[in-house]
Amino acid sequence: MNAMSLRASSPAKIAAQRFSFQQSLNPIPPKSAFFRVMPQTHVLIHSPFKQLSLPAIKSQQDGSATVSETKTSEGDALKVKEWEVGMFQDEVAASQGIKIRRRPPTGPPLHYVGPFEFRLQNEGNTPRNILEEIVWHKDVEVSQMKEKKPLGMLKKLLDNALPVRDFIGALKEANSRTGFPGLIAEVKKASPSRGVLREDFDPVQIAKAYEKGGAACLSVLTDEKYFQGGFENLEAIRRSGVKCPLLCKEFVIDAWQIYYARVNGADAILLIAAVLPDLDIKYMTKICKLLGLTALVEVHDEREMDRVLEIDGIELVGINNRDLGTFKVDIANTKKLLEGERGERIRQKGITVVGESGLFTPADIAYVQEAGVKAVLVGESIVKQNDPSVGIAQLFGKDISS
Ligand SMILES: O=P(O)(O)OC[C@@H](O)[C@@H](O)c1c[nH]c2ccccc12
Repeated sequence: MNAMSLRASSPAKIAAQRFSFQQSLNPIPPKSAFFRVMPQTHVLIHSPFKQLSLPAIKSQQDGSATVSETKTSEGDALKVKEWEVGMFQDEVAASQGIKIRRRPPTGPPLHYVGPFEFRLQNEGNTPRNILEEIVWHKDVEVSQMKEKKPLGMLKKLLDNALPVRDFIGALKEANSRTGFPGLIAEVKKASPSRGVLREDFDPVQIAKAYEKGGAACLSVLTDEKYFQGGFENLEAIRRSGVKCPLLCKEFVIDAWQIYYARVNGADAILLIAAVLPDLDIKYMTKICKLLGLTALVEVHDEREMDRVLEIDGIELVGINNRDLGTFKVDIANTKKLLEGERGERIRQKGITVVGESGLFTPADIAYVQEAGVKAVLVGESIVKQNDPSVGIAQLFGKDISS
């Protein structure tokens, strides 16, 4: 065949990879379902290829792609479409009240213009808040990681991945054993709002102390740039023999990251409703199910909670007391989102709710428990203690280890 391999970062290759990726996943509902659920997103997934003769793009078994030499103008068409689609994605998100834009608003997507820093100097391309900055950076980071480890490669690694453990089961078990909300203890070195929390940071040692102190599950931050975490921490903790199921704490914007979390030892993964439109949440929770992972869907306000309640199959919802845009923390947020009819719906649906962030004292734990949570996610107050297992006992006002 008269075909050539495209340069690693060329737009046609990225689009072709997306195409082969979409094609390779089973849980996508049929076209008609996309139209019913959200017509715009059908376009988002399929339109870049409509004006092209599809056989021109051939995905290879290893996840790479080749494009026929005669189709060079199609490369340009794809470039333009990618840009349009990027814009469109933000419009869909905005209609759902999502303020976070997936990419800088002007010009073609980052893939074609070089490093993030370069774009930041352009007027109009400044992120509006820290969450948006993280997401824009993540977009670049993920596309680079995907080039190094294409989905096809990750899929092969799935065969030898360690078994998934039951995340929600562990939380429920701890809840009935201790009478307190099940603890997800976070292995967190630093955050953009608090800076470095612990200088002598040994993730495996901290994980073991958490387990000893009675944590039901652990959360491991994998973002490097903003939280000084890493996938190597997740992997090391998983391989250390710690039995608590592990949550991969990431800013997921691409389903590839879910596969990557799974092959690095995660049992659960965070999906942030402030970043992901409804269809992304639906699609990603399906991929989680396919891989056996638990999705922890995080919300911060009523609108996000209501969106999530419309999506079937969500079993674990986290209420973040911290606004990821402004860093403001208020534990009354958990109570507010669990009140009245909304709380009733959550109970009827059998959703397990996690109270997240800003929990420091036994009174804080009692407050969110009273509000209806069956689990809590805690980082700062316990990771800062010399012995994090003692930190857990102080947090609950009681030794919960046995
Ligand atoms: O350290 P805290 O205040 O106990 O918070 C832990 C956890 O809730 C927080 O790290 C968190 C909640 N949602 C997130 C999303 C991304 C990064 C971090 C988070």
